[in-house]
Amino acid sequence: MYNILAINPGSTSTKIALYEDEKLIQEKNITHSNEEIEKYEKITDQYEMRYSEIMNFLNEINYDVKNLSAVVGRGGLLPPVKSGAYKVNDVMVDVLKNRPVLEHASNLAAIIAYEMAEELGIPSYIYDSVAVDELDDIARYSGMVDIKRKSLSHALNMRATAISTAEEIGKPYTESNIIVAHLGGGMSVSIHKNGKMVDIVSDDEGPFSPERAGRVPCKDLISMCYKYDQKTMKAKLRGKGGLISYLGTNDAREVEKMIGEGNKEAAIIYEAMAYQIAKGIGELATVVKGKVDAIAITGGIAYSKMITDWITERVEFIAPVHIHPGENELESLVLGTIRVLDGKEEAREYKEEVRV
Ligand SMILES: Nc1ncnc2c1ncn2[C@@H]1O[C@H](COP(=O)(O)OP(=O)(O)OP(=O)(O)O)[C@@H](O)[C@H]1O
Ligand SMILES: CCCC(=O)O
Repeated sequence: MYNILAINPGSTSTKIALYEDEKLIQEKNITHSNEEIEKYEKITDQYEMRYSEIMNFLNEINYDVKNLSAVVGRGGLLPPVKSGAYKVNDVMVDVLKNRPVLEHASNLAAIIAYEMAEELGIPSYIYDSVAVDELDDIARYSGMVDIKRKSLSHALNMRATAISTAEEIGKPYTESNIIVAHLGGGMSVSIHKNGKMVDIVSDDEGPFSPERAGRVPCKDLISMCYKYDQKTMKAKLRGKGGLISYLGTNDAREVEKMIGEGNKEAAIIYEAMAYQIAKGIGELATVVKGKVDAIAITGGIAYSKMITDWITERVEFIAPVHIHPGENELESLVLGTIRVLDGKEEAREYKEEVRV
């Protein structure tokens, strides 16, 4: 039997779970307030706080860490990596601490997992990192020679959802074309073509989300950069964009409450979010020339019937829509780790590629 600890640090939360093989033993979602997070200048400055939260969780449940077989964390913003598992090593930790592609809470997962695992003499892994890059070469062009498109997305939940959707339609993942929309605080939409995530529409290229602006008219954005400093501009795009900027909340349930109370502005803005998500799905259908086997909608907002109905009516002409509410990121991390420990899947050795 394997005892696995899974760690998923998010911008406003640290999610932790303890599994015995596939069975969830305990889990905790610790929420960090804005005031708490704002005290830290860099993500790595949060290390002690996040580490002790995890140790407190294990103490609270009287868990003897010596029983652990492995620790797995959500992979952070490394330069492009392949899908699946990587062993955490010194090189990966050094990149995440000193030169991550972007500052992101998930960068702490591998750092914490490695520290804990090294002390215990057990392995640590990351699985389906946000930096998974399986883009087709044709998808890498932005339209400006200075800027190359990057693959940064909610890969962990999207790949797990694509694999389970393939099972639902009775086709192997490696022989299906599936579009997955992850609808959380941030959003990513991806096309999985014969088992590879060959293109994405996410973050600043995709729909607006509860707290991100998504794709915005860039000439206006350039003008704004002369009015505000970099920190303010970044926050307008990520953290204070989307539903927050229009309606002052990043909680979709709050928005639905406003709509229920007759707020017409909230209704059109909320529907506009669904409209943009549907446009992202339509855009990705062209990647496989319309030959889409299924569309899956996942993430916290997939619990919303209002949103999934609006999206479905716009995209069901493309392919049947499957709703997978919530995200099972901790479970996906654990299942991947079990496949590695069972020898069914190999964990890659992380090496830093020197880029010129
Ligand atoms: N039952 C529900 N109906 C509507 N919206 C919901 C429901 N449950 C959760 N949400 C919304 O889902 C969003 C959060 O989704 P989720 O938990 O997947 O995101 P996250 O993990 O915080 O961020 P990310 O997915 O970017 O990592 C919030 O806006 C929340 O209000
Ligand atoms: C950075 C990749 C995942 C996300 O958009 O939050």
